[in-house]
Amino acid sequence: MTVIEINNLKKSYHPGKLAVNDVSLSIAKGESLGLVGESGCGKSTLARCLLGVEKVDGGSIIYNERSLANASRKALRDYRRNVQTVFQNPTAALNPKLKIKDSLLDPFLQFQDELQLEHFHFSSKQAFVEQLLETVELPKELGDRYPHELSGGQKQRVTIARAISIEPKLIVLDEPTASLDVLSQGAILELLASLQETLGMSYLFISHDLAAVHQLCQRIAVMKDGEILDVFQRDNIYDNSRHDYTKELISIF
Ligand SMILES: Nc1ncnc2c1ncn2[C@@H]1O[C@H](COP(=O)(O)OP(=O)(O)OP(=O)(O)O)[C@@H](O)[C@H]1O
Repeated sequence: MTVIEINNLKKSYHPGKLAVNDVSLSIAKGESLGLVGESGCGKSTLARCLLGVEKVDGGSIIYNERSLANASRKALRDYRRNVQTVFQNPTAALNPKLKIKDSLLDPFLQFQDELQLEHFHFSSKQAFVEQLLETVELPKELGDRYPHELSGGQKQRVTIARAISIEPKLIVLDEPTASLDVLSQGAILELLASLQETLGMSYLFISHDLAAVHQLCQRIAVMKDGEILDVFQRDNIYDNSRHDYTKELISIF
């Protein structure tokens, strides 16, 4: 089953130059699709188009068999709930004035009337926060701390916990490990893989780190100058049919 489909998406910031150039991709339920490419190739722009932060200049995003372009307010809200995101910088993603427990509760409180959670259970705010912290392998005491009292890796776990709290269908992970040291990077990738197994979500994992993408994703798309050059199953990465640019990326990974 397809969770999301992008057809011929185009986005331009400057006339005559497309940051995203005719990109078509789809992501299946429970699948991790990696999107890899050098800095400036258009990965984050594509993510921002998906998240509705950028207005697209052409093409369509299909969710629940409907184009977002003519979706009702209700359908757009359903989309916003089901497509969550984790960004590179967890410090910027967390409100410094809110205790961790309050940041964690925010999406739940926003969407509680529409939620039918399968994995998490809400009996009280405290119990819910503790369940989320436990799921991302953080001690429950952290709920009463402020973001500046946590390490970068701990903060990223909190943003992941917040994203999964409302059991979305897709999480857009935009360089989620880039600001972390190597050990924390590995731990976050392992956590993401195990959460995916438990919760059955799909990921769009954006990174310039082919090794990280190869570790987490079943399928990999390679982007350059706004275009998708190559899409392949992880196991086929060394196939001779790979695009020359992919081979170049592989030679340095
Ligand atoms: N808000 C913006 N206004 C104008 N140009 C932009 C804007 N955001 C991105 N661009 C340009 O669009 C192109 C794609 O940028 P984008 O940030 O999507 O690339 P990226 O692959 O995510 O890069 P990185 O890996 O460094 O984050 C670049 O040429 C960039 O300069």
